[in-house]
Amino acid sequence: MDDALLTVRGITRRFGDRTILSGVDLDVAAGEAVGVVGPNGSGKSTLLRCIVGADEADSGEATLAGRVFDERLPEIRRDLAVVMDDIDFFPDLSVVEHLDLMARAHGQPDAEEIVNGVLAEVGLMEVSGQLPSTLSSGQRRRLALASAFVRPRLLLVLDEPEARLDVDGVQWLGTKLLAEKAAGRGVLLVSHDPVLVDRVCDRVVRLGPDAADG
Ligand SMILES: Nc1ncnc2c1ncn2[C@@H]1O[C@H](COP(=O)(O)OP(=O)(O)OP(=O)(O)O)[C@@H](O)[C@H]1O
Repeated sequence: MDDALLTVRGITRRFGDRTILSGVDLDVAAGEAVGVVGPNGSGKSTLLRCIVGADEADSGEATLAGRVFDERLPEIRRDLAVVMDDIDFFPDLSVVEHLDLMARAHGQPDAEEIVNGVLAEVGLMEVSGQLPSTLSSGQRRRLALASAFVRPRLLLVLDEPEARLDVDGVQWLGTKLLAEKAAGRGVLLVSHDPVLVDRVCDRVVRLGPDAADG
């Protein structure tokens, strides 16, 4: 694909004698969303971790705009926003301070305006002065998502972003991901929510026993 933003070729990952991923290929173009679906334990999170460089594949490669993909590299981090389950927050920074830090550290112009906009959108304005430990689990999920949406990005990689969101939150997330596509960004979405996947994704990669591209 000429305009592929993310290119994944032949990712294989074994744990001991178990092969979790066997030669997975996928592409995400600018303005496109690709879903990754499959049952629990089928390797979806492992695939995302191998792609972003948080785990090391036994073989295969991922590139972002032609550069080998590894979120430890500054030139990759500049273009990549990742939302996974294991996000930690600084215990002594409030919601708004987190978002402000994230936006400024990633060189976002107009950080204050963007942070205020995302805070309102994501429904965290009322708790913007609170510490992460005082948030509900759904609010912490919203903060993790907001952290991705305040920073510059070419590609969003999301692992079950709908987890712990209420119905309105999932609706908002879908609208936001459609807007990402409209802005020319790529989205790689692992999800167990078929309605969200159907609404947002142009293509779906299936992992697990019934694996086949859909
Ligand atoms: N570090 C590890 N060491 C050993 N096995 C692992 C490791 N990480 C993942 N696995 C195994 O790899 C398989 C795939 O796990 P993974 O978390 O990628 O699944 P998943 O498709 O994301 O599942 P879920 O839908 O439950 O989130 C599981 O059987 C898991 O036990």
